[in-house]
Amino acid sequence: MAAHSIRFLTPTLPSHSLSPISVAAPPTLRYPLLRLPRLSASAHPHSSDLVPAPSVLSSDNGISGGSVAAAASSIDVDAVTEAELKENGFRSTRRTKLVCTIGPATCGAEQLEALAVGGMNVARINMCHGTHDWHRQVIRQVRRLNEEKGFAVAVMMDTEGSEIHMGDLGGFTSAKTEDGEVWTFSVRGFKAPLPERTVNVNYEGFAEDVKVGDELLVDGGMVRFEVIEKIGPDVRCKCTDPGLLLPRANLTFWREGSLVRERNAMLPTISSKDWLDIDFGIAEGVDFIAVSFVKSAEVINHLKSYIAARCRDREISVIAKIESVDSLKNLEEIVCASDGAMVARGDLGAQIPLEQVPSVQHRVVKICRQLNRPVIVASQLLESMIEYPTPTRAEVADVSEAVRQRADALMLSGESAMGQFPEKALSVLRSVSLRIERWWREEKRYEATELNDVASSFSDKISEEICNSAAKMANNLEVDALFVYTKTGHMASLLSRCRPDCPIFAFTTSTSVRRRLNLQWGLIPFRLSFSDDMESNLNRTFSLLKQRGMIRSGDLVIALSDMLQSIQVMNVP
Ligand SMILES: Nc1ncnc2c1ncn2[C@@H]1O[C@H](COP(=O)(O)OP(=O)(O)OP(=O)(O)O)[C@@H](O)[C@H]1O
Ligand SMILES: CC(=O)C(=O)O
Ligand SMILES: [K+]
Ligand SMILES: [Mg+2]
Repeated sequence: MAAHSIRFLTPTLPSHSLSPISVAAPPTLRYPLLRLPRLSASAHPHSSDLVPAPSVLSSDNGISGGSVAAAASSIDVDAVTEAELKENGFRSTRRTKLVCTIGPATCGAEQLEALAVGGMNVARINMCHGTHDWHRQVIRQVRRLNEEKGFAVAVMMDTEGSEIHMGDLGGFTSAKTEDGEVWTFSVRGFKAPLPERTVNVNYEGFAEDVKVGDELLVDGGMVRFEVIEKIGPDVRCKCTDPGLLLPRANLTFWREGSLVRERNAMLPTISSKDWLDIDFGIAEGVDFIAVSFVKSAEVINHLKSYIAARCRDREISVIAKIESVDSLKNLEEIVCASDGAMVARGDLGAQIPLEQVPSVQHRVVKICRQLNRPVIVASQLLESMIEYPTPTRAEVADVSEAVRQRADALMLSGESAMGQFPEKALSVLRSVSLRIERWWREEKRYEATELNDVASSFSDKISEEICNSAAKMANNLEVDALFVYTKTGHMASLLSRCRPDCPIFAFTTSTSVRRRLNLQWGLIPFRLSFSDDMESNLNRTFSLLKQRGMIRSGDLVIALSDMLQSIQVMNVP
């Protein structure tokens, strides 16, 4: 523990020193900092006597709540974080969250468990691929693992969106194209098997819209063709940049150096198929819905009210995917309307020149931090690991940069969905995150970012000021952890936004809030029932966490609560 000169005064926790400071009152109010006596375990062997409630391990991780009796006297935390905390202490916990796309390589129970053990915080399913049955199985497997093994993996559903894409290659998992080969892109409905060097296109107007001479980019430019001839529904194209075609890959076309966007501008962001997928996601209780090719804030608002009308007892966070020119035009508005954003660099790189992608990533990450929305950096982080067991140096540098920017989360796509080394790829994200976070913390290289005000009411403003101050105090006092008691998760996210040096234990009564907090930087979400009485909340928490070996007597903690808008500094008794 850090060298604080906190004198041992009394063996029991004086109740008056725990009384929270309520802030219903005037702006002149100050927040006296409470320094409580440090209580060593040897000096006070019966410190747990302070807490009557016994710990019962409950498995309240599913969609519905666990039994009320068990919930009242227990605390739930992700089993992986718990092990990490016990083994290495507070400082070593990973702050950057990890999202894994689940696909054929990882949809089995064993593989999902391996990812959860490896630190997956969120499992993503992409509605571009697979059937509802397939996705349902994955979601239920994740829930079952959470319940049975004590994980807290959240589920994110990613919509297909109505962009133009290829069909599914007549059952082949991929098709190789060579330089100069001529392929036919057709809107005809073929019966399998497809004719040689032919791919389907999902959009009927395709043959009319393209022109001879257009450049056709598959999967954001992984493979390129030039349109050489149009014959009715068939468009013949010559391969100019060879590579691998993957089923249902996205198609964009460029004319005289500019993206052809007229067509996409007319398509709805959320197609009728997407609405069916969204209904499916709501019914299966997903935690996040990521919306592809968002163009404006309206579509996000629309989806949010749609969800609100259908989910009364829990929330689903809506993540705006930033992957089109239109989304960049309305970036701030879109981020503001959403519960989070994703820098979807795959499609983004097909819509803007590649060399602009890094600065856009930087901008999106910064805006999200300012507006207090979690941000995910996605696509090709470890692309070579789809085929090889070690990443390239350049990939490690790319991951490091996203961690250094302090994005909330990093995402694996093909690496975990259909790559040969999903667990290895995840472990690279984990170790690079840990290393870079530690390096920057130790060298105090994080420049203090000026955070704008985000509060929309005076009460919010108080919460925000409390969090900003608490994070600063936490750094200056070198505390071991910030504790935040939050019903909605809002105050936890305000703390996360400050990116403090120590981890943030976020206690919330709801399993749904807890799972969604999993996406946010530095938060360790716990499910715990608590009251408005902070003294008893703290005593119970200390006791439960001590029993589980997750904190020790003498650890220095700053505790906040969003019910009372209070802030306290104390040593764990
Ligand atoms: N459910 C699935 N079934 C089969 N293959 C999948 C599935 N999910 C992903 N894949 C494979 O993994 C690859 C990468 O998946 P991912 O979802 O990241 O695609 P993406 O193109 O990056 O995302 P998006 O379609 O949202 O732009 C896909 O191209 C596909 O080949
Ligand atoms: C993730 C995604 O949709 C993209 O990178 O395009
Ligand atoms: K998608
Ligand atoms: Mg995309």
